[in-house]
Amino acid sequence: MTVHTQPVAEAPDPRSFGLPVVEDGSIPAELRSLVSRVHDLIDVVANTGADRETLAEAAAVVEDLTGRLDVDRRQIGTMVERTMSDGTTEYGTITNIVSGDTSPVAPPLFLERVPGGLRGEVTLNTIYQGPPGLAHGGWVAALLDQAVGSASAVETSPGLTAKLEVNYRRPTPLFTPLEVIGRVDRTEGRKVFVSGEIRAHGEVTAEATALMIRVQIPE
Ligand SMILES: CCCCCCCCCC(=O)SCCNC(=O)CCNC(=O)[C@H](O)C(C)(C)COP(=O)(O)OP(=O)(O)OC[C@H]1O[C@@H](n2cnc3c(N)ncnc32)[C@H](O)[C@@H]1OP(=O)(O)O
Repeated sequence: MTVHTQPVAEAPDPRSFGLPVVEDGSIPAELRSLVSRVHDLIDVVANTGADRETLAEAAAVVEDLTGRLDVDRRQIGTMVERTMSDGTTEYGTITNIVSGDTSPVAPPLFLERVPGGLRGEVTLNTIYQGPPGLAHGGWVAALLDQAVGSASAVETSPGLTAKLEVNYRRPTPLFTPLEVIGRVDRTEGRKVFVSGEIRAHGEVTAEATALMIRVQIPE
């Protein structure tokens, strides 16, 4: 059961922390397409059996592209503003490794508000492999950290993870749709007690409890 001991706060605007903010709708479709293609490229490169000539050619092409794209870099800490399907405004770092719009490494996990918390679906490829065919435990923790952190940010106000405990119940498989859930259980001043879980085929593979400490909003 979700218990709110404090009223839900209006999300603070990251601009008040001096951070640049980009609206998600203003991210060019071409950049989203590039991010998605590089995501697939990472998985392919990690598994390729191409011949040496093809590998050398690909390395040169990628080196050239890296040089062409390394212009006008975003400021570290750039945030993206998105509106969830229920109208809630959410902020996250644009390169967040779990859910960042412009991170080719992100699975990506996009969370939506559901009764009792946040929910998202994600399918992991070999980028996230730990044991054979299974998700790396650190990535399982990262998904859960994101889900409970976002739940805390949306249901109360943004904070940092002070403590995260993960219980790995079953192996979390690759190439399988995963349901990721985060919720706020209770708040005590700046302390937000949260929990979440990951399910594959409806069965819990990992669950977490965490303590988030809400950041102080500048006057
Ligand atoms: C924008 C939306 C983004 C949402 C998604 C984000 C998901 C990803 C989240 C992360 O990955 S965050 C990155 C990983 N976490 C960190 O790097 C945090 C590192 N730690 C810190 O910066 C500080 O320790 C922390 C901000 C968590 C707390 O420092 P403070 O100086 O603000 O807290 P303070 O010492 O005043 O303590 C406040 C209360 O919290 C309690 N507390 C603090 N740290 C604790 C801890 N580790 N364990 C238990 N209790 C703790 C502390 O006892 C106290 O309780 P009381 O009010 O009852 O006295």
